[in-house]
Amino acid sequence: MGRPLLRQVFGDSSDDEDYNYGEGNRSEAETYLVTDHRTDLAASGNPRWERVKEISGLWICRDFLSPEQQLSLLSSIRSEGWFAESSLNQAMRFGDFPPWLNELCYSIREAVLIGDNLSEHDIVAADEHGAGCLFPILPPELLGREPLFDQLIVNLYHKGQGICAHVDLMRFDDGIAIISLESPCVMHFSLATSDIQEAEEEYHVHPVPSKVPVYLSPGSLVIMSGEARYGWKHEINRKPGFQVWDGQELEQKRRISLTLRKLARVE
Ligand SMILES: O=C(O)CCC(=O)C(=O)O
Ligand SMILES: [Fe+2]
Repeated sequence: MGRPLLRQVFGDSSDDEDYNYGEGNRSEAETYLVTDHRTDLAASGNPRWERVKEISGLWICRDFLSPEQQLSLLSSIRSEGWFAESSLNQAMRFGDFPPWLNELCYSIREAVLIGDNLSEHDIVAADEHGAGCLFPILPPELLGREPLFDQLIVNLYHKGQGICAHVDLMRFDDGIAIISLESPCVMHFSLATSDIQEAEEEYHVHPVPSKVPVYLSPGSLVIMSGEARYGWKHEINRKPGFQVWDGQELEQKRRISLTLRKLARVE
């Protein structure tokens, strides 16, 4: 893709040795990233998208940012000084994005436009039933809007901290992006309505799963639209016992996420 462009946008790597947010030296996660040997893998080819099959409108791109790009993004966040005081754990920006953030939004649009989003199953289905049954990562009217996003929330979670189950506020439009950095985690999705029968009818899923776990690796990009955005709550419970993936409890350290949204137009 995309990769050379992303590289241009984020730079190849950072020479900056001082990666603290006001709470000590470079984290283990960052040290891991610097020495990570998967760099070349992540730096080649178009980004690959996975559709979360249980939830319409929920996609994840696990190779959105290479380890170097993650470091570079962490460095941009740090240089904003948002978390300079250890008591601060959330930062918001409306509209006036710094250049690195505009570039990030550009890369998101690009990853959606040129990413590979066809599973074998979807290709077979399209052969049988026509292209109309293919799922878009973002509907064209959302992907084409200007700007794509005009609000950012950066959340900094310390060990054990997460976010309770919620549907994002209606003051935000459809089409939400979440980028994960540092500790991996599991985000759980659960139905927003308690009326299971209604949900089964509306979403044509039977039975509707009570909780759908999605593994968010560092550098991944999640896109939610439609049912995923309005019909499901999302949460991250980082208390002991809740972060289990592949039968293993994930080690929880600091995690940083960037949530990008567009304010809904007031009628
Ligand atoms: O931290 C995350 O990954 C999710 C954040 C979120 O859901 C929100 O800010 O609404
Ligand atoms: Fe949210």
